[in-house]
Amino acid sequence: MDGAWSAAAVRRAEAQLMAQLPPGTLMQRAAAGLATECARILKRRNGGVYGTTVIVLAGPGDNGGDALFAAARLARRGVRVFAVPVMGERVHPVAAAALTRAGGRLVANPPRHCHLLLDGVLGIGGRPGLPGRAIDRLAAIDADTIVAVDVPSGVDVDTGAVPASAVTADVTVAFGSRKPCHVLGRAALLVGRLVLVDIGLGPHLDPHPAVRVAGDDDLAAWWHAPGPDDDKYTRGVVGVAAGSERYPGAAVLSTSGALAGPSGYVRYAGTAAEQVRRRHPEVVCTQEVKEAGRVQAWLAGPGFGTDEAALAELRHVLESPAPVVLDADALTLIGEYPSVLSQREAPVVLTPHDREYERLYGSPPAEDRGAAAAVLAKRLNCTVLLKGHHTVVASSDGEVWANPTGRPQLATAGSGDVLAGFMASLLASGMSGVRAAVAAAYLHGRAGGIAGAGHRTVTASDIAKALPQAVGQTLSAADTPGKRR
Ligand SMILES: NC(=O)C1=CN([C@@H]2O[C@H](COP(=O)(O)OP(=O)(O)OC[C@H]3O[C@@H](n4cnc5c(N)ncnc54)[C@H](OP(=O)(O)O)[C@@H]3O)[C@@H](O)[C@H]2O)[C@@H](O)CC1
Ligand SMILES: Nc1ncnc2c1ncn2[C@@H]1O[C@H](COP(=O)(O)OP(=O)(O)O)[C@@H](O)[C@H]1O
Ligand SMILES: [K+]
Repeated sequence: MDGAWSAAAVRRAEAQLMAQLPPGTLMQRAAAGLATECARILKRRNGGVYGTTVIVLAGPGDNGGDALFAAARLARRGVRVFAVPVMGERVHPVAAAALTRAGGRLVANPPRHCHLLLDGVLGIGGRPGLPGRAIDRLAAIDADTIVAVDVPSGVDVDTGAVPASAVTADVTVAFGSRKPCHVLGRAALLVGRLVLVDIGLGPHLDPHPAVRVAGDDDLAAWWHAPGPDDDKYTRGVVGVAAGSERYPGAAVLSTSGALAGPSGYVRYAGTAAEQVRRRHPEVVCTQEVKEAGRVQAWLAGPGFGTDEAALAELRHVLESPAPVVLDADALTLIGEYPSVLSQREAPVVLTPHDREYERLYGSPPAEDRGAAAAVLAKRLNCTVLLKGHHTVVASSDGEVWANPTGRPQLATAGSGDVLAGFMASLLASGMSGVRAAVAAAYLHGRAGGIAGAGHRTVTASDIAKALPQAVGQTLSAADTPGKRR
């Protein structure tokens, strides 16, 4: 598991590490990594480093210091460097002196065009928003590539909110660890490609990051691969209560998602049985939840309707002792009748998008999406998967995960039905609610990437078809592909 650490946690780790090193060592490590990445970009785009132009927007703190030291390294390789102080004349004095010694210039009016612009305005000491001069300069300079130093300046580092103006980077070179703004909220959209520079902070970071980020190895460790003694029941039976006469497609798509998961048996209960049977002969269909028999996890809600009959079916699902995923219309029903959740002891995962969140919580999610998911999870004592370009998962005890695999192609009708069905299958196979939500978002995102490779357009059915390959790629990439049950 990887993660993102708050500015305060990074500073604590930095203090421990600095106590063991000569002064300035960490800044030189950061600057060296930054200069290397900039040189790589300049070479790729211009065939070489010598003779290119770099402009530095330099703030008053160490973030500006990193940028100026890196620029000094580039100036020594023949880059024309212009550094612009953006907070009065305040710049890191030692770094500014190093830059001028290397042949770079501190100027008020830089050229209009540059090959690379280094955003060293604000780092983890920054409050959200940009100083006026930085905004003016950004608007006036035409840069081929914008590289943010540590974080895109102007974002809220700890939450990923962007309440005021901020830099939009092509590449962000982060030091020591990710910060929440790299993986959450609107800030994550301003990061561009993220490059992590190791400055030796790892062993000093708190073992519990502010935001967790899953990787292939986590997925493989959580995955239940079938063993020789398994049968279709022991692999977990998943029940899908979805679809209606009006929306039979939701039933088909959510069962498609369920079939792509690790459970051994998919049951469907609802009025779209005929359509499901036709499309998926392997699904066992009944008209009602009560007739469906035992399952190890339920999904309820996609295309379900919100009438009396749907509410009655939802109550039957919630009476079951199995874990449950509630999506779409089930979330609307929970918003209207919150008491139906109150007797529930087995795990529940809720999968709202922003409008569904508002129905459940009473107001739209805050810009701090990690906190938004966590407060709802705590209030309803459930796991919450808050959908979006960077989907967030929160447990009722405040653990927050950010999904690294999302992509806009996933925003297609029925995509959420596939996600929910797949998640229910993970739950039925024995994964915890949080892991099932994290793993489903991860593999759903990856399936979207496979389905949309080569700029292909993507439908929800394409995502469902790509899920088995997403599973295969993920488990094959990890050291140990799945544990035996
Ligand atoms: N931690 C590590 O391991 C390492 C960290 N390193 C680097 O240090 C960076 C952090 O540096 P930092 O602490 O000096 O803070 P930084 O972000 O440069 O700015 C603070 C200054 O900006 C000002 N200011 C703030 N907000 C503002 C606003 N909205 N608009 C205008 N001004 C604003 C603020 O003013 P004040 O609060 O005093 O009013 C203060 O003067 C970090 O991101 C990384 O690049 C690496 O070198 C090595 C290892
Ligand atoms: N801009 C976006 N970028 C990336 N993923 C997105 C974006 N918008 C939506 N998604 C993802 O697409 C899926 C849409 O789900 P949902 O809104 O429930 O669709 P539906 O109800 O049509 O099935 C979710 O997994 C969500 O995280
Ligand atoms: K920055």
